[in-house]
Amino acid sequence: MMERIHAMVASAPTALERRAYRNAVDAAVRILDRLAVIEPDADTLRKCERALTQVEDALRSLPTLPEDVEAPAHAPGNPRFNPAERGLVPAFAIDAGDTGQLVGRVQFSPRFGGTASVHGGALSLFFDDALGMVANGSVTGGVARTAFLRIDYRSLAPLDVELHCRVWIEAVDGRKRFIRGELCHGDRLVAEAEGLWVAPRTR
Ligand SMILES: CCCCCCCC(=O)SCCNC(=O)CCNC(=O)[C@H](O)C(C)(C)COP(=O)(O)OP(=O)(O)OC[C@H]1O[C@@H](n2cnc3c(N)ncnc32)[C@H](O)[C@@H]1OP(=O)(O)O
Repeated sequence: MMERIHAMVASAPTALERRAYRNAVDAAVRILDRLAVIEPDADTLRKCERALTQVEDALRSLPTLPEDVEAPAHAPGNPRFNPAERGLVPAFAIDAGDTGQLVGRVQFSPRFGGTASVHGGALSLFFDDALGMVANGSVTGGVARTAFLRIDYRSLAPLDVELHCRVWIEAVDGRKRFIRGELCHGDRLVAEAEGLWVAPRTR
């Protein structure tokens, strides 16, 4: 196990490579964001597909990460374990987050939308990531997995608007970490989340 972690850390990307990786992912998600809002004709879309297929072919020729990497989740330098850097969740600006609480801002771009508002599943994805950060943070210590996640959607979440998020530890009971969170648009509550993260047995 330790050998595998060392191997992963040794091959972790440099800051420059990580920035380049992030820029490439950002370019890809900007395409998805444009495709979510435009009304192109079929000919334009076919040209678009051809150009994107060339990029895809170039990426397919590159080596992939080993399948059995068991490095800690969100390991620094490993973009594979950082959902925001992979474009899976929107980038999340953390304003405070070192004492078992997390306060931050997030903006959902058009690809996360249904019609004019954020898709419920995208909100759930976001909460799993944000609550997971606190559940796996320095206060609780160590890795824990989501056992359940409940979302209450209180009002429509607008797209392309900054939303404010707060996440906190509700209780810790042995291996169980109960985490709660809320997302607001200004003073208006958009959604609330509660979840349980369970740390693995030590023996
Ligand atoms: C790698 C880390 C990633 C960082 C954060 C990202 C989190 C993720 O998204 S992980 C992906 C989504 N989650 C998963 O895939 C998890 C799949 N499930 C599992 O692996 C297991 O069911 C797991 C780990 C949650 C619990 O399994 P296990 O350790 O065997 O728990 P178990 O011994 O049965 O139960 C422990 C306690 O939790 C409680 N519990 C477990 N699951 C639940 C649940 N769904 N609801 C309520 N209570 C539960 C049990 O009742 C028990 O309570 P008590 O100790 O009071 O009797």
